[in-house]
Amino acid sequence: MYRILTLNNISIKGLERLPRDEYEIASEFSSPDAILLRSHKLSNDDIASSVKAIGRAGAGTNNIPVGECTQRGIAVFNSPGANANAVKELVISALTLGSRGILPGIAYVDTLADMTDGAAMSKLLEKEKKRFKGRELAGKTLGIVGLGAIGSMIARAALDLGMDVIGYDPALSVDAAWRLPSSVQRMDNIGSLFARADYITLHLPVLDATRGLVNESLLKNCKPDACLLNFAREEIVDTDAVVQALDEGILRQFITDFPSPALIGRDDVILMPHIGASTDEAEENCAVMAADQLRDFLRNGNIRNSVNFPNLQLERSGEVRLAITNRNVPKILNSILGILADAEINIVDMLNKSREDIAYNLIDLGSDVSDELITQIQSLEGVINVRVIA
Ligand SMILES: NC(=O)c1ccc[n+]([C@@H]2O[C@H](COP(=O)([O-])OP(=O)(O)OC[C@H]3O[C@@H](n4cnc5c(N)ncnc54)[C@H](O)[C@@H]3O)[C@@H](O)[C@H]2O)c1
Ligand SMILES: O=C(O)CC[C@@H](O)C(=O)O
Repeated sequence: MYRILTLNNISIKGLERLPRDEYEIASEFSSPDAILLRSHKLSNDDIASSVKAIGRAGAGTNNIPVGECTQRGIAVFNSPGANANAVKELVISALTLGSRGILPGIAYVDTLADMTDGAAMSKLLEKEKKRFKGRELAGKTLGIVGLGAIGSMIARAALDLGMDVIGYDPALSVDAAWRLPSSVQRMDNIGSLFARADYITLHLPVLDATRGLVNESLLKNCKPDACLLNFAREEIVDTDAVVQALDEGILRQFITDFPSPALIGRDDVILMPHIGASTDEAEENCAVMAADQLRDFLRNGNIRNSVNFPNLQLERSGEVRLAITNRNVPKILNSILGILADAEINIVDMLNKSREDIAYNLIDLGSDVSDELITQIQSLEGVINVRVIA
């Protein structure tokens, strides 16, 4: 029986992928095998020594101490693309909110609750509506920073709205490049994107290299009247610099899914409570993907969509499978294979892959192994953990 600790509300559709005869699921456990979470902020000390894997039902993994997990041999998974459509739809709404007098117009109509004369109300509205005039998105330039799952979907939708789309992504994967419409113009640097765009939208992860990326010197490049959207992460934007840019009229508007006290109550800011992925569909997609990945890892040792382990899958064969994580240094695999050979255990199939500091091995054996042999492998210098999967 595997024990799964949930640290946020996880969609029932996802939890149903973990059958109760094999998985015990609870929001409190002293020694779970795996953790399933959304935005819960996890510290290294919160992760019990029994934990083998963490599944993030969502894209961003900045709430998980990924580096420490890697050192401890804990595989961290996310759900790439599973909530991208939800974010895309909200960003398109935000672009419209940022270009038309929708929110002030609605707020104004709400002030007329005491009027009883319909004809007088219509007359007043026709007179006042000029205060809520906006501009159209068609023909304007949208700059997208980060052209992954979300960025590429937004690019397509914005092109359909008649916008010109430019993008910046220094780490674009080959798959993401294939997904990108050919009419998106790729910029060589982020400064050029800020200088050309009427609307700038951020869809990149928060990393050491991207924390505070949108700062005073970058914002100085903006076209007058530009509108900045942040549906990625709060830490990517220097809030003080944004407030200054708004105060100085460098930015016309800031729309974000990550409110902070300095932004509340401003007419030139639209704040949303981190609802980019808050749809039934996105929550289900993320939970199902995260649960399926955890299940395949716990049952078979296979790795799909890990952010710190090499991705690898191997069809099951043989009697038992060993899943071994080790430091990515020479000769460890030779030593493991030597121990198995000395014990005259036949290897039916195996796969080995490394990623940065660690390597991961799946080894299917023709016969069962003794606890002593596992202890022997576990005590090899550089071996982080060994799992025997029946
Ligand atoms: N508001 C929300 O609820 C919500 C929902 C989903 C995702 N997000 C955030 O959006 C981010 C992007 O999500 P995604 O699903 O598109 O992820 P993704 O991994 O598919 O795409 C991210 C892209 O950013 C690029 N990138 C990395 N560093 C960059 C840099 N310095 N400049 C420009 N681009 C860079 C990557 O190469 C990649 O193509 C997530 O990491 C998460 O933080 C927020
Ligand atoms: O789980 C959520 O509601 C938000 C998830 C989102 O921020 C993500 O990074 O995928």
